[in-house]
Amino acid sequence: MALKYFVTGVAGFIGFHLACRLLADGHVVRGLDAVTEYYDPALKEARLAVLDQHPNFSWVRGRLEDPAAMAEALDGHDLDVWVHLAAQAGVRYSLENPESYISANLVGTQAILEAARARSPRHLMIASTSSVYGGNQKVPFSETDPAHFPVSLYAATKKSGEALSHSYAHLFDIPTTCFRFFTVYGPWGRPDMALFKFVERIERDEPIDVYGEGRMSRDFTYVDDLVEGIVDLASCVPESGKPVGPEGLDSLSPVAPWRVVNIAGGSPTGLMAFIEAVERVTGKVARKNMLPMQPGDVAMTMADPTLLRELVGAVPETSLEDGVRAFVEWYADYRRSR
Ligand SMILES: O=C(O)[C@H]1O[C@H](OP(=O)(O)OP(=O)(O)OC[C@H]2O[C@@H](n3ccc(=O)[nH]c3=O)[C@H](O)[C@@H]2O)[C@H](O)[C@@H](O)[C@H]1O
Repeated sequence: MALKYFVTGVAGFIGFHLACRLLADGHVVRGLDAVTEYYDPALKEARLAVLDQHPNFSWVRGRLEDPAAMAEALDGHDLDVWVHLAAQAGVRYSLENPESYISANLVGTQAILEAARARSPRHLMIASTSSVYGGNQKVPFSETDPAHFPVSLYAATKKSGEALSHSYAHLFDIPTTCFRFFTVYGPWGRPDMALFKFVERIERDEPIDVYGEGRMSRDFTYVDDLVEGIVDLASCVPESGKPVGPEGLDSLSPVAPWRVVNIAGGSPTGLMAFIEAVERVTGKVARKNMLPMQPGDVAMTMADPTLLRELVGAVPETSLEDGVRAFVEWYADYRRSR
């Protein structure tokens, strides 16, 4: 059945891919995006130019915190499923510009929650992050593990967003899923993230910065797998008191139609192995600037994907090699078109 989706951050990396997929599936997509200058807005405009070709796509340029923009995006559209992806992203940048995390991720998320309170969507879906597991020692990271120790302001604001949404889900009966993403990568990716930075520098024969002396690992998730997870979860609307699977597995709230779900495959890759994959695909050996761990970074992420599998029957599985190749091919095309 064709649905009407509201996607915040629709000009962003993940919002763009999600919107493409939803439009291809025959849904209507209404977007909101402030097209901020955190990274080159030309990349966001290029994504929007692709989306704008689709008759079922429309969007509003504006901030979450601007009530007029929110009203313009929502009033009269009767949108079924809301996917809130707009955020100030980036772990390390949260030390440089903490205020933008407070305004986008806290004030902005609260604005979405108020809008949902007034308009009662069927399902509110909110992006969160593996960063919320912070200093946890236990791996893999399960949704039911305590996540009390964020090590960056980025993580702290994302964890707070989860908590804010729980209170609204409880008070106003808004079915809500928070999903935790794990270092998502792929074509049209973010220029502040490792893959984009590495490929850009390798192609220019510049050295790459390798943080943590290369001794870190990530549960890298290919963007199409992530989008598949979001699309599948859209129809898993949480209901109070109806957990899935064996007792203790589900993060479903005891007092609200609310749950949190990891979207990742549970197969971490070491940073040096990731760089080797980039070298194989580009056919070039990177010169490496070995640097200490950056403040705010976590040493490793690894998802427990059991709940995702229970809910939707599948978990991300695109190989790193295939995913990196798709990025490198896209990057070459994109550069040529500039
Ligand atoms: O899932 C998350 O919780 C987060 O994922 C992402 O954060 P990270 O895991 O830090 O991704 P990413 O930059 O690709 O760095 C990957 C690895 O390369 C290392 N890294 C990075 C850059 C660099 O120049 N050198 C380097 O060694 C780096 O130290 C790290 O070990 C999102 O940005 C964030 O929004 C959030 O959603």
